[in-house]
Amino acid sequence: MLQVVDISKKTEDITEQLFESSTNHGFLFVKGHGIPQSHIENLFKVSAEYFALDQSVKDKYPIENNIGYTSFNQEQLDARKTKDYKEAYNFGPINSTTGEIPIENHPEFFQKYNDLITKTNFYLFEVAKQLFVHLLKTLKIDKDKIPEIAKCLTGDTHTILRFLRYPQMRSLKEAENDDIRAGAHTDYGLLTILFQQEGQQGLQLNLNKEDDQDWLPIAFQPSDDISKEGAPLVVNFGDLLQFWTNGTIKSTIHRVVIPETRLKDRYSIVFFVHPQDKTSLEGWESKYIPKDEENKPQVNAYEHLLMRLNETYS
Ligand SMILES: O=C(O)CCC(=O)C(=O)O
Ligand SMILES: [Fe+2]
Repeated sequence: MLQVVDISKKTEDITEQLFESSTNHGFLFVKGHGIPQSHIENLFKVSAEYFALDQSVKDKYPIENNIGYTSFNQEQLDARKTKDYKEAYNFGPINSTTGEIPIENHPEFFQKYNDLITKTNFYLFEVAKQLFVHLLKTLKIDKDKIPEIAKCLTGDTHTILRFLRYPQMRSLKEAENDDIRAGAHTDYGLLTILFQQEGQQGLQLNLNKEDDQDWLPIAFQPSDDISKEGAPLVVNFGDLLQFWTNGTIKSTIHRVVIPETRLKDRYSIVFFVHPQDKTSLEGWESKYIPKDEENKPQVNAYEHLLMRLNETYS
């Protein structure tokens, strides 16, 4: 079972949970995020309306520089498998202070939802920043260095908000056994925040790298008090946190599978948090972090993102 961590608490009160979840599962649930249930419902409504548009309308904004629409069987997150049976829309670039995007560069359909999209980005950036600082304190990074490191989440970043749709199969026979919604992969950035909906499971994580049959399903975690905030967010740590901590924090392999009852859609909304482009991948100093790994790529954060995107779309 994953930890449910309340980020509105003081770091001292959640240190153990954060250390456990970041170094073991690399996944956790985050509550205390303050995002109202009505906001999350509106977001899923807009996503469903968008994906219901005519294919020709969606095809007008094909993905470029990681922004725009991705169609079925275009991405391949796991090179050993088939391409992913999903469609997606990526919003960006996102202003890391206000959450704004240049809405005029996005499809006509989204123009009237600018406030909703901006607010979502703002909320999620706040969650990411709070969690990042809790994590730096948990790792006992030198107090003076924390503001300097946390600065990588300000200014221009390649953070992306993504709507995803994995359609139901029209018949139980339609999917082949090895068909996959999202192939096994790690995330490329700093951390990832995910909204999922009750009854639309399928996300699984692989705790034991030696055994690719060993998958732990991530259940839907309901809100403690729906009048206060929506369900806890699923958060996982990406490659960059694994690099900076020389493997102490795990960038865990995960995937999305087709459920046994194939006649079910899954919609998810994901926020991929990236630091400023030039951020180095060098290890931080802490008693919990071993000395630099030798086989680390000699690139900056953006070069690492480009490498991973090239693999996904090749
Ligand atoms: O849709 C999901 O639940 C997760 C998708 C995912 O892992 C990804 O797009 O990186
Ligand atoms: Fe992922």
